[in-house]
Amino acid sequence: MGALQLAQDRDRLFYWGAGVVTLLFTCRLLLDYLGKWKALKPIPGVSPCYPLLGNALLFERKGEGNGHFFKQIVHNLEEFRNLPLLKLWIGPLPFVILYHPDAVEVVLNSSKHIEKSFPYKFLHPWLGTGLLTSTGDKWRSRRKMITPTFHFTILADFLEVMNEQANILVDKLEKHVDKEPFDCFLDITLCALDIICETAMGKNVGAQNNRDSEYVRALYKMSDLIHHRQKSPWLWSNLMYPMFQEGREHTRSLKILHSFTDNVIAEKVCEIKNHTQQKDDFDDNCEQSGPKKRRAFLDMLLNTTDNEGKKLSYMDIREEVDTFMFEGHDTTAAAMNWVIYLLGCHPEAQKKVHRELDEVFGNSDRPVTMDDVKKLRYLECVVKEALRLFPSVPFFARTTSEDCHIRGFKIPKAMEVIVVPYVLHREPEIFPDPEEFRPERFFPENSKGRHPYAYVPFSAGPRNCIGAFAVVPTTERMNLNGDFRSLWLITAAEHFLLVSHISIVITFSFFPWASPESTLHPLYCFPPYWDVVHM
Ligand code: HEM
Repeated sequence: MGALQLAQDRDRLFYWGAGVVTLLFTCRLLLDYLGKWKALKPIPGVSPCYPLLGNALLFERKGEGNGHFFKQIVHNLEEFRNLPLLKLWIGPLPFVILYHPDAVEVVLNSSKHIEKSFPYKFLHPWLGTGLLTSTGDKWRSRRKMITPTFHFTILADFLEVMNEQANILVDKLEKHVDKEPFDCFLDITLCALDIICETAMGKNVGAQNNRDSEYVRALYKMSDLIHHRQKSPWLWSNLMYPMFQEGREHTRSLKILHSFTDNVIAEKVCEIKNHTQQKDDFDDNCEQSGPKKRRAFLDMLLNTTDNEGKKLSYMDIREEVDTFMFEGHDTTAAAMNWVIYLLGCHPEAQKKVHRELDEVFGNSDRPVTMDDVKKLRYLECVVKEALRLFPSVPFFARTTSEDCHIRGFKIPKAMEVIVVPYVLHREPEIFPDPEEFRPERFFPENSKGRHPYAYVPFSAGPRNCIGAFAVVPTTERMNLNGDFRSLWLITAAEHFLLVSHISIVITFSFFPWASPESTLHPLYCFPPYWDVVHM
């Protein structure tokens, strides 16, 4: 009897305890929510906005699909443009939206606000806390270690891969000459994938010839799942996610991706060991000769050390390889697709590109060199203008690490801030007739004196795209490193296409999706962005 009483008392105490903790926790969340509501009250917001639900209803209006908020921003650009910044509540979570150069500068230029925002945490299961998602000292040390691997001369070594893969793409495209219009999106994307696989991992996955490989499918599936999760608050809970079909697909794709990277790293380690052994034996006997071996980003990661001479651990390497596969692939694929789309829509710009290519290459179909790329100034402006109109990363986000002031409004610490280049790049005072495709905007004489944060396709400041970082000191071509791969590829692809006198096919009729009224091919890896651009 006494023991039973004791057990009942213990249970009662436990339930009381749990109740009190839950109550305290809820009160804390509520107070936190009310505090933010009050602190952000002066910032202009969007209607309708309800307590706790926030603007969530804007996202899921029947028949209008996801990404609705961004569509609203684009549709009502002028209405929002007059506002210095904008506040949006997704459920109980507030986001501050920035799209004016002065506002964007406060966040991007800061060495304090380097922490990535909450939605990036959905990348963690796949990318861990690699360069894109890490913060604080870990990010600083990694960035320092990895930056030299993006040195201009190292990038030049990758040119061979780009030429090879561009040749495969051109061979594929040539089969369509004088035939029915077709959607070239996937062909171009697979080419970008082959380039990044070989340059990042040193592995030829042959995606261009085998688009159905397990790895390629898992890669697209994963990007798709992450983008969808980021904009679906009901999928945010780690506990609930595996209960949804999507959550289970996520686990499956993750397994495929990680085991692929694991195998590649293991093979590479083995290869390096064998090579070192062979080299030792070889050096003992005679002088070294033979063709230069291509080095991949992974080779460099395996050798790089931090300030204290420490090497990266196995997990460190895996998260970086996965990060580069993710960041370096759909960004360049998007850029290339938009460049070709825009050239298709603007025959006069296409003619100029054609002329420039002829000047550099004449009738030769030799591989593209670094010197060639430097000479293609007009094409460079085309790429920049395409990235202005359709930035590959249409928005990115940070969490503020301390209170700051943006255009006269106080933004408290720990606030989620979203920068929207898609809207920023359409500021009419900086880019007159912003919807017009005008590569001339980027001629040196026309870009002089432009606000440095008015054009940020590669982000800006200390946390910009690591690709962009490498080229800035070596040329005056601001922000042009990240698109080098696409630029090379476009150069090669365009060159072969145009020199073979089939330029006419890269026109309006060549691409079924070149017409603004047509429906774009559904894309695996694109962010809600498509909803935005395709109104
Ligand atoms: C047209 C091509 C590209 C564009 C437009 C682009 C754009 C961007 C942007 C906007 C960011 C900032 C993202 C954020 O703050 O969330 C970024 C970061 C990054 N990009 Fe790129 N990128 C491109 C190509 C590449 C390539 C080819 C690679 C690697 C092979 C790469 C690797 C990275 C990495 C690692 C980061 C994170 C840097 C950090 O946080 O320190 N990007 N990129």
